[in-house]
Amino acid sequence: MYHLAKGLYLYATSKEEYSVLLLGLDNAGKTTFHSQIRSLYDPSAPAIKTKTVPTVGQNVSTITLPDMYLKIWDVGGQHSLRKLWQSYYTSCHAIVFIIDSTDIGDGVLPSSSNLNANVSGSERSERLEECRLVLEDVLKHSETEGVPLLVLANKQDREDCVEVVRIKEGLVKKVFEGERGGGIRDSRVLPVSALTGTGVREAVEWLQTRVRWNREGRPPVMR
Ligand SMILES: Nc1nc2c(ncn2[C@@H]2O[C@H](COP(=O)(O)OP(=O)(O)OP(=O)(O)O)[C@@H](O)[C@H]2O)c(=O)[nH]1
Ligand SMILES: [Mg+2]
Repeated sequence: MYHLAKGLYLYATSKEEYSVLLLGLDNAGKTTFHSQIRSLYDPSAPAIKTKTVPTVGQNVSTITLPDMYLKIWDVGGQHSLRKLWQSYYTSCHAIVFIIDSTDIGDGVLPSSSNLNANVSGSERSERLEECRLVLEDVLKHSETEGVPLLVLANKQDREDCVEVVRIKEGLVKKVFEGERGGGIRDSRVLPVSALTGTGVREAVEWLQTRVRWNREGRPPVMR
């Protein structure tokens, strides 16, 4: 009887917790996005900083939503740190891939048949190419298969940004065309400014619905 009562109590008081992994090249805005989420959903969180330092290791925080906890994992995007990302893949429920929309040239990759052609960096942005390779690498890991993917075209507050439609058509769609089983992955591309907060709530809301939809594939942790 005690165990039944305890079980019922735990069931009634516990909430689902989902982990969200923030990925993207160095300087993309992951830590700023993370801080912005905290300041929007946690009244006691410190104000968002305009100056950040490159992340070495990880920043983790849990935000409390009415129906779930979202645990946000912000990891370093510098080249030498990217090999650490894979250790987070099995336990994450969603991936947010953040792109600096001001650091990808014109944002348009050549057509898929020419993706691997030997085109020099001056003809297409090296950072755009780096972004493609890194995103492809994330998607090709079997541990990320089926995990909802949100791509954020960040820094949309800046005048020199590439607009989201261009990033969607010119980069993300082309990466997906080449991805194994890309068609069955739940994904979305959204414009945001992590700095000003524009689009950040919409991003969190998308994540909330998608981790729920995928709860059979990746069950939450009960807390
Ligand atoms: N204008 C503008 N600047 C931004 C935005 N998001 C981030 N930044 C700036 O971009 C720089 C890098 O931001 P971070 O959040 O540290 O980038 P990161 O992806 O965490 O970088 P790593 O930790 O090195 O992987 C900082 O100077 C931020 O203020 C944005 O939406 N708009
Ligand atoms: Mg960082």
